[in-house]
Amino acid sequence: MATLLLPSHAASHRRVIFSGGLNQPPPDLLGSTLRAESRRQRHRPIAVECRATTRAKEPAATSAGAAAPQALAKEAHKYFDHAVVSVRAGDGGHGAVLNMPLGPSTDAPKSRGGGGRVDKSKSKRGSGGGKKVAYKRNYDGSVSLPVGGHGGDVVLYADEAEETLLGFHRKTRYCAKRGGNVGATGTLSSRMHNGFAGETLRVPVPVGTVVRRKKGPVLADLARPGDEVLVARGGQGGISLIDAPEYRRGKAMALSPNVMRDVTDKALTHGQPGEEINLELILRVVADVGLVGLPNAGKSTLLSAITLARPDIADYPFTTLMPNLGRLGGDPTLGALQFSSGATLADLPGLIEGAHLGKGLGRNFLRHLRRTRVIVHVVDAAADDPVNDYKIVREELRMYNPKYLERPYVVVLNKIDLPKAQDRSSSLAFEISSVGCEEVHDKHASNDKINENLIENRVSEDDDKELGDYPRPQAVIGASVLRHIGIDEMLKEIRTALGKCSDRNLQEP
Ligand SMILES: Nc1nc2c(ncn2[C@@H]2O[C@H](COP(=O)(O)OP(=O)(O)OP(=O)(O)O)[C@@H](O)[C@H]2O)c(=O)[nH]1
Repeated sequence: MATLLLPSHAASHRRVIFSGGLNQPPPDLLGSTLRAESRRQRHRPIAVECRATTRAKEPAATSAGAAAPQALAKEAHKYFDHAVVSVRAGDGGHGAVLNMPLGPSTDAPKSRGGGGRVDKSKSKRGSGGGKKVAYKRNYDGSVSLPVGGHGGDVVLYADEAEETLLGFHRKTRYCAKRGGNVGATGTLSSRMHNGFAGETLRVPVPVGTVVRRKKGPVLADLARPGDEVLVARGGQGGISLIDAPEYRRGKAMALSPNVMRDVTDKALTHGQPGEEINLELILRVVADVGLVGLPNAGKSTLLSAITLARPDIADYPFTTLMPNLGRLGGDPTLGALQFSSGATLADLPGLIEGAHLGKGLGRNFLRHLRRTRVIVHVVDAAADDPVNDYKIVREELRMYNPKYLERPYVVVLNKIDLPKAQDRSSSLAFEISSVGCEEVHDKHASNDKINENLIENRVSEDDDKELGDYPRPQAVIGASVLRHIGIDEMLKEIRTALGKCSDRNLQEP
C-alpha cells in the first residue's frame, strides 16, 4: 500500500485498484475516496491510498542480465563467471534555507518609522530580548550551517562465502541510499544538525572477481578474501543558506558567507547526485593448480581422490560444467623452504579440439587457469590415441594463451588399471615426455631481465612456435586415480612443481 499524491487531471485517467478489490474500495477507505472525489472536482491535488496497476518500471536489463532465469538454471556454466551490473551511489541530502533569528528592535531599518513593527513574541527570543543567540561555529569563527548527508557509496568486496556470479544475473542493479536532508527548516539555531549520511552499500562477490568498467579499464582484482573496491561514490550533501532581508544581509554576512542573494542560489542547497556506473564482473577462480584434459579423462575423479572435494563424476563427456575447487593438504615432510602449506586445485571442464573457437564448452573457462601456477594435465591412457589427445589439449592451451605452456606441468597418464593402457603405458610416457624442449622458460626469464622490450616481440614469436618449442613436462606419471595407483608419486611431483615455480604474473591475451 502506497500513498500517492495525484493531481486531479492525472487521477481522472489513471486506473487505481484499492487493496480490497478491483472496484470496491474497502470501508475504511470509502470516506477518503469520497473526499478525494469532491476535491478532484475542485481541481486540487488529492491524497489517496492506492496501489497502482502498473508496476514500477524495472531497471533496464543489461545484456548479461537479460538471461532468463530458466537459462540460468539450465546453463549456469555460461553465466557463472561473467556478469554485467549497474550500480548507483546515493544522492547527497539537501541542505536548507534558514532564516536569521529576529534581532533587537533597533536592528530593523530606522527609515521604517523609528524601529518599525517587530513581532514581540519573536523578539524575546532574539538578541533584542536580551538573550544572546548561540550558534555552532567553525574554526574560522563563522557560523556553522548544517549540510545534507553524504549519499551512500557502493563497495564491492571479495567474500569467501560467494562461489559464483550467478546471483548478479538475477539482480543486475544495486543502489545505495541517499543522504538525509537537513531536518530543520525555519530559523537558524545551534540545535540544527547535519543530514544523516547514507549507508554504504557493500556487495559481496566471489574471491577472484575482476571488476572493470563496462568496456573500460579494470578497476580492481579482488583476488584475496576481504579485498574491496569503492566503485561508486555517493553525492555530496547540499549546503545550507541564510535567507535574510536586504537590511539584515550585512549582519548575516558577518555570521556566514553562505547568504542567499538570489532565488537561484537555492540550487546550492541541493545534494549532488551519486555516481552511476556499469560494471563487468569477471570471475577467475583462485587456485594454485589447474587440472586440464579431454572430457572423461578422469580429472574430477583425480580431484576427489586427493582432496575432500566431491565433484560430479560420470562416464560421459562434459560432466564438469563449472570449475570445481579442492584443497590439497600441505606436506609436513618438506622443509620450511619447500612448498609445505596447502594448495588449491581447480578441476576445469573438459577441452576438445576447437575449444578456442567456441567448440564444446568454448574457451571462456580457460581464463580460470590464469591464476594457477602449475598445470596438471590428465590423459586417458586407455583412449585410442593418448599422445594425440595430449597434443590437442596443449594446442588448445597454446591458442588461448601461449604463456600457459610455459608453466610447470605434470602429466598424469590415467586409467592404467585398464588392460588397454597397461601394455603401452611406458611407451606413452616416453612419447609424451619427448614432446617439448628444455629450459625455454628460463631463457625467457633471463631475456626479461636483459631487455624488457623483447617481451612485446615475444607475442609474435609465440605465434610461430610449435608445441615442440615449449618446455617438456616436469614428469609423466602412470596412475589410476580410481584405484589409487600412483597417487603418492603424483602428489610429490605436484608439490615439487609448486615449490619450484615462482609466482609469475602471466598476461591473458
Ligand atoms: N578404470 C578407470 N576409470 C576411471 C579412472 N579415473 C576415472 N575413471 C572413470 O572415467 C569416467 C570419467 O571420469 P571423470 O572424473 O568424470 O572425468 P572428467 O575428466 O572429469 O570428465 P569431464 O567432466 O567430462 O571433463 C568416470 O566413469 C570415472 O569413473 C581410472 O583411473 N580408472
